[in-house]
Amino acid sequence: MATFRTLSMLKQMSTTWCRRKHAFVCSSYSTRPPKSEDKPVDSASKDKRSKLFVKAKPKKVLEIHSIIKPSSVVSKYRECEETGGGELDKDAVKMVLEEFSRSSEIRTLCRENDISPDLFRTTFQSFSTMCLEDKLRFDIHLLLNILTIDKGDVGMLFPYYLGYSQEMFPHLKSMNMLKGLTDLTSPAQWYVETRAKTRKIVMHVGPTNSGKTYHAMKRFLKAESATYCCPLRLLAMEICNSSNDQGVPCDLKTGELVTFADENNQPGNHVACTVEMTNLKDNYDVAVIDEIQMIQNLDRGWAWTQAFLGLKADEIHVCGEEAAVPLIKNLAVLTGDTVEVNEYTRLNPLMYLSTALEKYENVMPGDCIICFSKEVIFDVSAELNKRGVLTAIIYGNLPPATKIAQAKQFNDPLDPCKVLVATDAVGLGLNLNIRRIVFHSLSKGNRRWGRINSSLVRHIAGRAGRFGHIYPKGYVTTFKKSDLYSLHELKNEKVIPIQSAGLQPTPEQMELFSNHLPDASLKNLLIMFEHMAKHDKENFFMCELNQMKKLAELIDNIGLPTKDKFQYSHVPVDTDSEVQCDFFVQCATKHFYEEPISISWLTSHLGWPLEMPTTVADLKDMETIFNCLDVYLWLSKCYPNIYQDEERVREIQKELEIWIEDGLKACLFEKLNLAQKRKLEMQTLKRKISSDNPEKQELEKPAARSDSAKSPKRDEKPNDKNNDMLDLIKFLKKGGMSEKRFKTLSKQLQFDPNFISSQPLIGKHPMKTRPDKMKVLKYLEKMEKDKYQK
Ligand SMILES: Nc1ncnc2c1ncn2[C@@H]1O[C@H](COP(=O)(O)OP(=O)(O)OP(=O)(O)O)[C@@H](O)[C@H]1O
Repeated sequence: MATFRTLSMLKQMSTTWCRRKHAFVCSSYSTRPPKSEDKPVDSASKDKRSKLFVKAKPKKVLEIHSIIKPSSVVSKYRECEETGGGELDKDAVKMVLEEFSRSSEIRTLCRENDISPDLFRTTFQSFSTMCLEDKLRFDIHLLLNILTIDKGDVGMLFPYYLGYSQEMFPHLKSMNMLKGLTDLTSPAQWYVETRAKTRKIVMHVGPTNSGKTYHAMKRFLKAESATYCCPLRLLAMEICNSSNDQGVPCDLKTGELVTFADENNQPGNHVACTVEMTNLKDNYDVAVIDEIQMIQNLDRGWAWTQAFLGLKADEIHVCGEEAAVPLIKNLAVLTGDTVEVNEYTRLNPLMYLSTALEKYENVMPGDCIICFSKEVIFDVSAELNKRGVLTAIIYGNLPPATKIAQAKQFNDPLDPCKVLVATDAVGLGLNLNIRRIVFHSLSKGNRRWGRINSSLVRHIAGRAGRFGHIYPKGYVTTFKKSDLYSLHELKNEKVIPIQSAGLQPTPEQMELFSNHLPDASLKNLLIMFEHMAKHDKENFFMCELNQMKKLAELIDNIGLPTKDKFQYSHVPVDTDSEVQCDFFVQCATKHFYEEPISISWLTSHLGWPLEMPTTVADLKDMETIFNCLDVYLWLSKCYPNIYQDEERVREIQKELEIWIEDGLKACLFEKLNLAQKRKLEMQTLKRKISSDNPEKQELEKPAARSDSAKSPKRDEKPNDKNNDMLDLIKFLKKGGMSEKRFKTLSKQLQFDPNFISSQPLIGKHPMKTRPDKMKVLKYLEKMEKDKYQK
């Protein structure tokens, strides 16, 4: 069985790092958010994709002073040894102070000076203690003396109290400046050059699979210069490839990857990007903003708002749900643009069935079973595989290339894999040959997320019967009979118009804000900004900065400038993963020491070369490593001097993709008996070899035979006609296999326990020792013959 030591190595790496003589940081464990065990178990809820459908909720009010440590100011009021005015009557002073605290005039003055009742309680308590001290500064002593004897206006004490409070909480001094900086009431005016244009907004709205993007893309392809902005890198890649295929050279820009259509790596006139990467500097003839309903997304909505308000394009094509029309019209009033709305209807019919699937035996080719956790996906797949049904698998955390490979396998009419098991990650972005969507459940399995919302149901359901694909009609149902009613209820739920668009401070605003509060940590700066920000509540809401705050907390002890920390707080790290958080902290620490992060450092810490994962837990670990490499690539775009080995990291990521893809199969194999494993192994191998090899024809015949779902019978004797393995070995011995495929075969061999137990025959582990090809084949042949002769 393959061992998987990488995760523990990565965990060790952070501890070792902490112990280094000069390294500080790694307070990550103490400051980290609750560990994943404390949170709902459902891994799909952690899945980035599921967050795509989260809407804004009202926020709690928070006092700034509760997150800023008060400075010590007492000594400044005790500098004079001699009071010069004799002893103060302490009881009389107490009475003066009480009168002060009860005065409505003082309350008004406090409000005017941004001192809330809560802050007043904190500061006044400290001020009173100071006033009752023996050695008071002369001027305060004198005033208190007058107030206690002459019973003058207690308001005269206010300047002293205010000065004291401002010493205690210095942000009170620059409140006006801070208020100006957090004024987000007119975001449309942030883009001065864009506002100089009158843009034509063309909305393409309708249900899924109604041709919205298709129509917008027609303009993109015809334009002299154009940009396409969308939520997922897979979508951006698809548009980029499709544009290049249609003869319009198109670049690609995502957080981790920038590619140019031009062979000299010069930027071209067309670019497909993830929405956060939208280029607001250059002018375009046409811009397409896809999935506009995500403007209301709690975490990422700001990126759609920024793209919509800031893009310098003559025409902006906005695609998405009809629910976004009123908001976009309102925003267009603020920007002074014209709006045209094109409505579309679904191109292929979609039918919500009145019967549930109920049994795995009722699964049919073209079915896509939607599950809301990775664990359930593997269980469902294993159940289907046991019944001889091959499955493709897609979930959010898989590398894009693996998702594409799985989608391709499922879409290929010649491939025996006809059923897809996936999370809601398929709700956006992939074109799939789905005939029927089957919801395995309608809840995300925990109280926090509860039942999924109607928008998500519609998006997922809409993937069935996609126009231009093989099934002209789509169907939707549930696995459990008890969920059917809820499905129909969700389908019939009225679409609520989108109320407001997300906002987030720009890096420039945050930098200026931090200049006024040089001692505040980034996390506190973010909290303060969020708290102080004022916006037009009719049309906008403040996005949650939770992810940024979590990352800021991890690196707040590192001495990087706030500007860099702010950049780091945008890195796509899964904060539920300890390994990713630790990797992130170490990267930031090395950056602080200006130590380049090389491939050799990375690989030694990642335990390279890795072994192929064979269990779901191993697979998860490998996905985590893949995500760590994504973090590296993301940072390499901002700090190429520190993250110098971008190309090499890309190469090892490609290797990981292959292993993750193979590991997916291995995880399913784990749950099968030997005969079932062999059957599946053969089908996979043949498909891989035939897709690669010029002698494809020769292999297609046995491949066709092996499609049968039946397992080989024990008493079947081997002969060239019915033993697939012998057929294959013969072919391979003739030299019909590339080195790459031989490597794959070696990896596949791990599934045969007999093979592993006889390792001495061919050397050590097949993955590591690159065994002699003929030896392996001879060994395999012998094994096959022995097996059947028994
Ligand atoms: N007029 C058309 N001619 C040919 N193909 C079309 C046409 N309209 C749409 N299609 C194809 O139908 C499929 C669905 O179209 P498209 O992706 O534009 O729909 P959509 O409404 O944007 O869907 P979603 O909301 O799910 O992204 C695509 O494969 C697209 O190429």
